[in-house]
Amino acid sequence: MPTAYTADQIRTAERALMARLPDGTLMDRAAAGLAAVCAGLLGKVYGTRVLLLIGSGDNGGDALYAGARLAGRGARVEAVLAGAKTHEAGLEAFRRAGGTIAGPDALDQADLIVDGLVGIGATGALREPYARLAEAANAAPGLVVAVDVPSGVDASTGQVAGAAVAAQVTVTMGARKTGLLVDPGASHVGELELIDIGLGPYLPDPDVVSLSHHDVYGLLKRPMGESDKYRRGVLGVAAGSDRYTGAAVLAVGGALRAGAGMVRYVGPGEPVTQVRARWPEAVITELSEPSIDEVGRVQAWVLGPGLGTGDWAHELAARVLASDVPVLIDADALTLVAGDRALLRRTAPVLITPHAGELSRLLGADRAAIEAGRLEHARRAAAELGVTVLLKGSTTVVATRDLPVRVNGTGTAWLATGGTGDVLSGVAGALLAQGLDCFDAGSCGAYLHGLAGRIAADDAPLTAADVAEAVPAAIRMLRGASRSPR
Ligand SMILES: NC(=O)C1=CN([C@@H]2O[C@H](COP(=O)(O)OP(=O)(O)OC[C@H]3O[C@@H](n4cnc5c(N)ncnc54)[C@H](O)[C@@H]3O)[C@@H](O)[C@H]2O)[C@@H](O)CC1
Ligand SMILES: Nc1ncnc2c1ncn2[C@@H]1O[C@H](COP(=O)(O)OP(=O)(O)O)[C@@H](O)[C@H]1O
Ligand SMILES: [K+]
Repeated sequence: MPTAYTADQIRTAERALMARLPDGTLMDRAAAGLAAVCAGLLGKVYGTRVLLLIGSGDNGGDALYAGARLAGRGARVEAVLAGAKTHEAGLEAFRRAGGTIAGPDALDQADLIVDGLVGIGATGALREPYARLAEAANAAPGLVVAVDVPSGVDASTGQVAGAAVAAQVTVTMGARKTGLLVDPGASHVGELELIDIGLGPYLPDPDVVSLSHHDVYGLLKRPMGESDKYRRGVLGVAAGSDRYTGAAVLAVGGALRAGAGMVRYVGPGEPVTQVRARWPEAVITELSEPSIDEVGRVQAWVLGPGLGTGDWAHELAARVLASDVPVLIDADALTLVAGDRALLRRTAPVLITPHAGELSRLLGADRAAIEAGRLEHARRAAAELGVTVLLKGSTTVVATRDLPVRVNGTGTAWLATGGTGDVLSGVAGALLAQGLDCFDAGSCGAYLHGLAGRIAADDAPLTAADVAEAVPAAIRMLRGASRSPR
C-alpha cells in the first residue's frame, strides 16, 4: 500500500538515519538518484543544457550535487543562485565539476530545469525571487524536474499558497510526502519518482495512504460456489424525485455494475418508471408515502441522489436512517443532514460522500478553504460527525477516525461532469452491501469509479452512464495485479 508522510515525520526519520551514517551520505544518495532520473530524461547527457534553480537550503544542495554529476558526464550545467546563502559544499562540488553561475535568462536555453528552490523546509507562499523563478521555469521550454517537492507546494498538505513550480517529473527522497498526493499540490507533481535513501526502517505510521490494484483486489468480494443474490448483498437505493429522475437511474446502474447481489429501488412514480425502463434487474417499490416498511430486507442503503430536500424527502431520509444497516448519504440527503444533524444519531455506520460544496454546508466552512485543504476538512468532518467521509473532487480523500486518510489517485478530470457522483454512490453502496466496512467501501468505490472514469474517457469526454458501464472493466483490470503485490 503506497504510503506518504508529513514534512515533520520525514525530518524526524532523516535525523534518526543520519545519526548512523557518515556526514553527507544521505545527500549523496539523493543526488545520485536525482542525477540518474535527469540523465534518463535527457537520453544522451553529453552536450545537453541543464539549469539548476538553487535555494538556500539542502534542497539546493541536492540539486547542486546532482548538477555536478551531470556536468561530469558532459552536460553544460548552470545554476541560478536564488537564496541569501547557498549550500557551500554542494556549490564547491558543482564548480569543481565545471558548473557555472547564470542569471534567470538562461532558463529559456535549458533542455532541463532542476527545481532546487525549496523542499520540505519551506514555509508559506514562495517569496521573491523564488516565486518569479518558479513562474519563469513553468513558462520555459525545457522539461522541469522538481527536487523532493515542487517548490510552492506544501509538502505536508498539498496546499499551494501562491506561485508554484509545475513539474513534469518530481524526484522525491526517501518517502512520498502527503502534499504530492493531494490536490492542488498533486497536479504540480507530474510523474513521481521515489528515490530510496534507506529511510524505510525509520518511518512512523503513515500520514496518508493510497490503495494499489493489489490492495483493492484483495478487499473486494468475489462470488463463491455457495453464493446467491441475497448472500452477495442486497442494496437499497432511496433516490430520485419527480423532478430529478436521472440520479436514481445512475445510482442503480453504478450499484448493479459494481456487483450488488440485488438492488431494491424505492422512489416516487416518475423515477420508478425510468429505473424500471433502464434496469429491469432492479426490484422496485413505488412509494406513495415516504416509508420503507414494504421494502424487503437490505444489507445497506444509498440515500440521497436526486431525492429533493422537502418534507417528503426528509421523512424518507429519517426512515432510512432509522434502519439498523449501514447507510451511504449523498447529495440531497447531505443537505437534509446539514439542516438536521439529529438524523445522524444512529448506531449503524454512516458513509457520507460530499463534494466540497456539500461539505461546506455540513461544516459551516468556506468551500474554497475546503478545496485548498481537503485533508484537514475531511478529517475534521469525520471527527465532528462521527462518520466516514469520502470527500469528492480533483483528489478524492476518504477519512475515518484514527486511521491514515486514504487518498485516491485513479480519477481523471473528465469525471467532472453531471451525474458521475450518483454513479459513485451506487458503486460504493454496492460494496457496503457486500459487507465491506464504510472505509473500505468508500476507498475501493472511489478507486473503481476513478479507474472506470479513465477507461470510459480514454482522453475524451464521458457521460456518467459510460462510467457505470466501465466499472466491470475496471474490476477486471485489478486481476492482473492479484498475484504481484506492489
Ligand atoms: N536532511 C537530510 O538528510 C536530507 C535532506 N534532503 C533535502 O533537503 C531538503 C530539506 O532541506 P532544508 O531543511 O534545508 O530546507 P529547504 O531546502 O527545503 O528550504 C529551507 C530554506 O528555504 C528558505 N525558505 C523557506 N520557506 C521559503 C519560502 N516560502 N520562500 C522562499 N524561501 C523559503 C528558508 O529560509 C531556508 O533557507 C529536502 O526537501 C531534500 O531535498 C535530501 O538531501 C535527503 C537528505
Ligand atoms: N477535477 C476532477 N478530477 C477528478 N475527478 C473529479 C474532478 N471533479 C470532479 N471529479 C469527480 O467527479 C464526481 C462528481 O461528483 P459530484 O460532484 O457529486 O457530481 P454530480 O452530483 O453531478 O454527480 C466525483 O466522483 C468527483 O470526485
Ligand atoms: K524543490
